[in-house]
Amino acid sequence: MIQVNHLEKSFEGFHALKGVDMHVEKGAIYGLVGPNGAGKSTLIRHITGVYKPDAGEVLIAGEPVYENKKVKAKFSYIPDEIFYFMQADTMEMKRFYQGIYPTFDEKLFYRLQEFFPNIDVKRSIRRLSKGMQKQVAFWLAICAKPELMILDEPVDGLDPVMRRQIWSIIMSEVAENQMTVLVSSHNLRELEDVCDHVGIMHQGTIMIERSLSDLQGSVSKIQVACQNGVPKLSEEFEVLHMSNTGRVYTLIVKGDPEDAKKALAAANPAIVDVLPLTLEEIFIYEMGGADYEVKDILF
Ligand SMILES: Nc1ncnc2c1ncn2[C@@H]1O[C@H](COP(=O)(O)OP(=O)(O)OP(=O)(O)O)[C@@H](O)[C@H]1O
Repeated sequence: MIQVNHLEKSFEGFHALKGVDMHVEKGAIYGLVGPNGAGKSTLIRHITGVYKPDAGEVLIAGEPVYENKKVKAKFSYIPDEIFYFMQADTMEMKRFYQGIYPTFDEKLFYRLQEFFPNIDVKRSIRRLSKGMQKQVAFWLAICAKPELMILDEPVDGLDPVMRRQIWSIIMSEVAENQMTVLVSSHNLRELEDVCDHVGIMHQGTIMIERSLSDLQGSVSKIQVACQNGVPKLSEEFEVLHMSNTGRVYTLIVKGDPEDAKKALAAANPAIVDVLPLTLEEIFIYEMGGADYEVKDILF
């Protein structure tokens, strides 16, 4: 659905995107993560056709997006800071959306109204709270029935119940209509629950792009208890981090978790356990490997 090839962008001599390659399949929920300043918003502004690439290309459904109205009608974009017309209320914004999106589903709009009981559709949107404004943005974006939904820090400002509700509406659109979702967020716990693919961005490139299950299968946390310190692992396993509490050692190991467990078990430890790593932990250790300043914040 989205194909980004060798995308480059500089701002007044500062090289913000340094040859980004990215691939998002139709029907995927793709989480874009990365430290502050990595280039996520700049990349999203290219994918939404706001910025013109200096070099490289951004294709949506096989077509370049920049200055392409036909392609822009295929996606809804919810930015970090939402823009509404002065004084417009939700009903007026609905009519505006209907003008832009031929696919807008008015029946769905009224059906979903029960999920947004606090929104007075006749009240100027600017006079709604920030979280309510975001609810309206999601409500309208979903009813546009886009092929692709692009979300930049989407659930900031939404209460926990509303966050779950909105994700469940989005996920049912993905399941029923193969909608594709690109979501940039720092909330890795939330992304872990909803994403099936992840791109980790660092210093203007996509450093890792994989399915979440692959990512979780390639780094693991292993606890091992031994009389005489921790057994040495062969070079095929990269130990990203090691700490201990008494005789119990915790290792973060890159490489097949079961193979690493077998290798450690050969030293006859009292305990050897493989524990799953969260997306947050994977992110922190991968960034540490990329010379990002990562302090010992997990142990
Ligand atoms: N319009 C601009 N002019 C000059 N520099 C810019 C501009 N937009 C972005 N940059 C620079 O490009 C780099 C990437 O910024 P970007 O906003 O894309 O990062 P980000 O990954 O979205 O960060 P965050 O997580 O903090 O939102 C930063 O160093 C930023 O200062």
